[in-house]
Amino acid sequence: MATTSAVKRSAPFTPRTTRSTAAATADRDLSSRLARTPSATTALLPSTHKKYKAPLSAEARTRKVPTLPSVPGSPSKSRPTSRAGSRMGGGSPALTPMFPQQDVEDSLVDFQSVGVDLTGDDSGGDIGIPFDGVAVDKVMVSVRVRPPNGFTPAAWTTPDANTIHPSSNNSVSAPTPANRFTFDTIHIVDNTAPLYVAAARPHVHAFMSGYNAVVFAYGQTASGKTYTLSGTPEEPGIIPRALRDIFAFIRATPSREYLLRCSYLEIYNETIYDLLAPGVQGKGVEIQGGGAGNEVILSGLREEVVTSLASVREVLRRGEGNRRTASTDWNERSSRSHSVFRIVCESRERGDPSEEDRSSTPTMNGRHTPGLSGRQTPGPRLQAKGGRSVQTSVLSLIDLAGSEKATSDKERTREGRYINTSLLTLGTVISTLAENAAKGKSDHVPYRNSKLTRMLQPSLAGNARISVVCTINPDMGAVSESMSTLQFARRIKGVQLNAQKKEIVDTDALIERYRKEIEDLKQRLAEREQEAAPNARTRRLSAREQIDESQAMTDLNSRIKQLTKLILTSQTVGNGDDSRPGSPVKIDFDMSPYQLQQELLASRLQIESQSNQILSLEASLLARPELPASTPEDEKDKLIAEQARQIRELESVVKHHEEHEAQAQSGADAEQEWQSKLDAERKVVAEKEAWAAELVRQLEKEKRTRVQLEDERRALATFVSKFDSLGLGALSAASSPVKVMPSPGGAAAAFASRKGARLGMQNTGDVTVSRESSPIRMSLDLSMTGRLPPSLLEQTPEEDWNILGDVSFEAESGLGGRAGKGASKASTPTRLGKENRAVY
Ligand SMILES: Nc1ncnc2c1ncn2[C@@H]1O[C@H](COP(=O)(O)OP(=O)(O)OP(=O)(O)O)[C@@H](O)[C@H]1O
Repeated sequence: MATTSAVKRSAPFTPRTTRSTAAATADRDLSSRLARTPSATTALLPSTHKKYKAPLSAEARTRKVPTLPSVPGSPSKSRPTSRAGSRMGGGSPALTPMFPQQDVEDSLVDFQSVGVDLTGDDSGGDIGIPFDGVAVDKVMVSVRVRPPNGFTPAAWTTPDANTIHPSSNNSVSAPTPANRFTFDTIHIVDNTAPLYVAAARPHVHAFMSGYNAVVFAYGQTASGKTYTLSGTPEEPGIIPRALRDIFAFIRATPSREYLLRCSYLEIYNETIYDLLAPGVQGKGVEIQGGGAGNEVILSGLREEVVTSLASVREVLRRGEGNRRTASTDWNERSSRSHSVFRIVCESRERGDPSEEDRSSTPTMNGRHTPGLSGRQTPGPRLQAKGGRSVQTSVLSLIDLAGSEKATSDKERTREGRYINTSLLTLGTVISTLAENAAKGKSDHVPYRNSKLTRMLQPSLAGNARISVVCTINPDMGAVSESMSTLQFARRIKGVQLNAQKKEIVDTDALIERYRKEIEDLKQRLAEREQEAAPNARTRRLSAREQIDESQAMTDLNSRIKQLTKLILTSQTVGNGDDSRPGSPVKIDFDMSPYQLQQELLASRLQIESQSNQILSLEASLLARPELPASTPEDEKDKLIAEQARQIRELESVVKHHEEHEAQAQSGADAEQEWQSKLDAERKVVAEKEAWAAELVRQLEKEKRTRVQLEDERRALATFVSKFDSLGLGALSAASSPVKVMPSPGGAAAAFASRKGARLGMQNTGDVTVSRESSPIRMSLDLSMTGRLPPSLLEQTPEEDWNILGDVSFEAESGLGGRAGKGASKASTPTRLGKENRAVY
């Protein structure tokens, strides 16, 4: 199936006509068969089933189970004929007899149930296709004839459900006895359900029961291999149907537990590519082993554990998206590689519930977690020493690339050569095997001549149940290719098989390792819970320790849950389809409150994520464009291609936007950082400005003081000169304790002398003005030698500084309220840092 965008070619591809038209206009024989209803086919192929019992082993090594005879059988009377009765889910009563639970061995491979559609698929009513001719030691070969293209008469006739031969109007090949082919089943209806039931379901069930199984589609290009294997959403192919059956099988087998893992690869131009890890650089996938009797190992191939139908579908979808397809002259979406979808199933019997409970889930109150009661105890044969035996089997679902002639495209021709060479090798291997089987020879089989045959070596050598669906293009122009397909089908029918069930005590099996780890973790959790119990501790834990303890228990619990989820049982697998609601979960009331809390939390998270999923699905559903069902195929393809282009564009826009956003984010971070630096700088500047303003303010204050002092000085000078001119100096001196001789102009002289002395005292320290030279006693107390902190005045330039501004006057007599006021300024620090005090 093509899932990547195909390179469109204008010619010579012709879009397929709708199937109903084709059926109506086809060759008479085919038309009558095509028109036949599925139930008519059922009637044509009487159903006869017998129960097949697969033995199990308790041996601690691989045990060879003798080759079984053909799957025999007569139809079971208990088998439901109505599809509704066989549906899974909703507690179908039909399930119990299908997988009887009383005996573990009986429940494994029960071909009584094989014909029952567990998938609930209502597309095919002929689920009763028998297995009369299906031998487990032979390859099962089915032929599917694709509906004819257009109005061309069909080249083939199918006179009964097992025979096909050229039709009478086949001008290329005459309907001779040599050209009459008989196979297990022949399918001409579009519906894949009957083909699946007949050709694949027995192999899926055998796989689930421990046998390797291979189902592959072989045929010319555009004959319908991908349609048969993968199908379409409306008509699912063998792979999706097989997946549903696998989960249905697990659900119907309560005595065992399973672990499923899958991988998806393609062989393109003789190189193996991992479709689940397409971008992984380096060595790629290599085939190792493959010697006589050895299994092949695909090293470097990614395997993903799947736990639900939804998860395995997702893996499938991802892988299909990475397949190489291209438009060829014959098929618009031709598979250019062989693709192999592999599922590995590990299974083992579930242990004795009571023992399992005791060892795994003790609770704080000493009781044990119930929930496993009622399970079967395995027979002693299965209890091998050192552990329980594990069955491992592989199911390979292979969509081969189609054989083709050289095409008009060089690259396609090159691919075609590789495809044809590997198919040729497959044919040679099959011929040699068939011949060896027929003649009892052991001729060399050239498995190693191609990657495909090398990979399939163990299966082709006999250790697998094989089913081949050969697809035929009914057109007259494809007769020779169809003939060679039918000859291949005839040859492969001759290959002898001898599939062995592999059941060993395998401690390396993933299921065993997980189970062991779960048990260890449960043990550790139980120990921690016991330690956490009240009275169990000798000391109280700190709050930090309690948090750590609780975190450790949460981690243990979630790891246990994670691992437990990987192991599938009939109870945990639900209905196999995540899209449908599961059955209500049983609450285990013996769980500790802590465990219940964890359960609750986990459930809430799950609900939340599912709600998100629903929302996004609804959004994408709404975004989907309306497309009428009648729209022709090529229109749909165009629309799909257009949509894919739009998606790619949007993705690149989103990517660009994300990158841009990341850049913008880092820019914003830098801007924020710089902004904070700028703010800090602004703060410093503001502080400095405030400081400068304060300085200015103080300076102004000092200036005002200076002006005031200047005024006072002048007033004083005037007063002194007046005083002297009035000759009052003597009077004053008389009352003074110091006798000063009055003399005209004495006060002015004294003042001038004081001024001189003041200037001179700068370096002398203490200066006392001579009492004789002035009527004013002036004392400059310069005893304070320590410097006071510099004032603004000190910082004022020398020329601005008025020498008189620093003199304090203290009126000795009543002269002066004014003088007294001046005295109040005495505390103003001087430029010299000395406190000058004048007393008069
Ligand atoms: N049984 C069928 N009923 C209806 N349509 C079919 C059927 N088989 C094939 N077709 C259609 O025929 C076309 C070619 O089919 P398909 O791609 O499956 O061929 P193929 O064998 O896988 O080719 P290739 O080898 O080139 O990949 C598809 O469009 C497919 O839908």
